[in-house]
Amino acid sequence: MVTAKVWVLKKHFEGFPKTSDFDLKKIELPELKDGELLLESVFLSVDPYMRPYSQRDMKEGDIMIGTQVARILESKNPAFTVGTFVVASSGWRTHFISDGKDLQLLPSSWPESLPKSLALGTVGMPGVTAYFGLLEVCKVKPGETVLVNAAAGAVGSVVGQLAKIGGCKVVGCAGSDDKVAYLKKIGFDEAFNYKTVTSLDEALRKASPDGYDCFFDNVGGEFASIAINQMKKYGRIAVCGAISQYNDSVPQQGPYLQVPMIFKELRMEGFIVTRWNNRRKEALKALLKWVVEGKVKCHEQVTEGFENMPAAFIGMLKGENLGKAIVKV
Ligand SMILES: NC(=O)C1=CN([C@@H]2O[C@H](COP(=O)(O)OP(=O)(O)OC[C@H]3O[C@@H](n4cnc5c(N)ncnc54)[C@H](OP(=O)(O)O)[C@@H]3O)[C@@H](O)[C@H]2O)C=CC1
Ligand SMILES: CCCCC/C=C\CC(=O)/C=C/C=C/C=C/[C@@H](O)CCCC(=O)O
Repeated sequence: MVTAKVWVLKKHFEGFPKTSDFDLKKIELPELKDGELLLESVFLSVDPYMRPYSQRDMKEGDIMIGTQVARILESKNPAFTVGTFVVASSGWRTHFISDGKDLQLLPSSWPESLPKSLALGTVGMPGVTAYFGLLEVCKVKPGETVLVNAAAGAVGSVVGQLAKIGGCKVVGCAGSDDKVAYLKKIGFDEAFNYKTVTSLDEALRKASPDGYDCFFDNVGGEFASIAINQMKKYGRIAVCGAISQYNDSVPQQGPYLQVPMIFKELRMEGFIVTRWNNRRKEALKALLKWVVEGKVKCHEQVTEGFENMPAAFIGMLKGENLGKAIVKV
């Protein structure tokens, strides 16, 4: 019998999650039935969506939702061999049983030398989010100017690099000077620390005096309200996330956006990456190629130890991560 360790949501979050909102439990896993697989998590992802989704989709006592790169330890399923690595959405667990239907094999062209943890970041859901958000929502064109916030994160850093590959000028903002230096290192044309500039409005105007064609919004809130006033005519806004609001006990009531939307004839569209699940392989193939070619740089914020998952999650929400936040079991 294998004992799995799991993190459960002990208490729904009030404001920022606290480590006391989680409980570490042990579960004895049953013997495999025909067609089943036993897997161990090798890397686990901590993502912002877990904050609002836990409120919407989870009950207290549920195992935290989430995804992992896992290794097959035992197989009674002829389609999967022991030792194979897969991406699963089994939540915050060290071990779990699957019938294989919910598992995604890594692309066959995955180089042995490439960290498999990237399947949770640049060559995984965040990277796919950047890919389709930019191509299908922003519909970015060469020569345009793209603005992205949370730019040093899992999604934002890919957005900026894909926009550069697409021949755009890219402006990014992040919450530390180290992150700003990283953005310039990976090719952003302009980058600033939104926490230290005296005026967001001035910083945005200085970075692109003519304004922005596309705004890839990961943050929402006040930043978005200011940025919208610097959009060019016919600009497009991809509403990817609103992390500035996820931890609000009382929802912020922002200013009204209708006047700039009308006068600038803007298009603003919210999206969830699962919209393009049928084209996921297309995005992963392109992202993997760009990473292997060195055109897309990756950075991971690795927290060691399953017991540190809550701390890694809270740290990411507080901006302590540069690049994709993951936990190495
Ligand atoms: N629509 C979709 O399908 C998807 C949406 N998303 C969304 O994209 C966004 C980025 O996700 P992801 O790349 O995984 O996360 P990141 O790796 O970017 O980590 C979150 C980052 O958000 C920034 N942040 C946190 N709080 C605030 C705040 N109050 N104001 C401004 N910035 C803040 C921090 O960076 P900093 O130092 O810059 O403050 C932090 O590092 C999130 O909003 C997420 O919900 C992600 C995946 C799919
Ligand atoms: C304050 C309201 C916030 C609404 C927007 C919330 C989140 C946006 C976002 O981050 C969406 C992310 C979607 C991620 C989808 C991931 C799937 O590929 C896997 C999901 C895993 C699971 O469901 O367990």
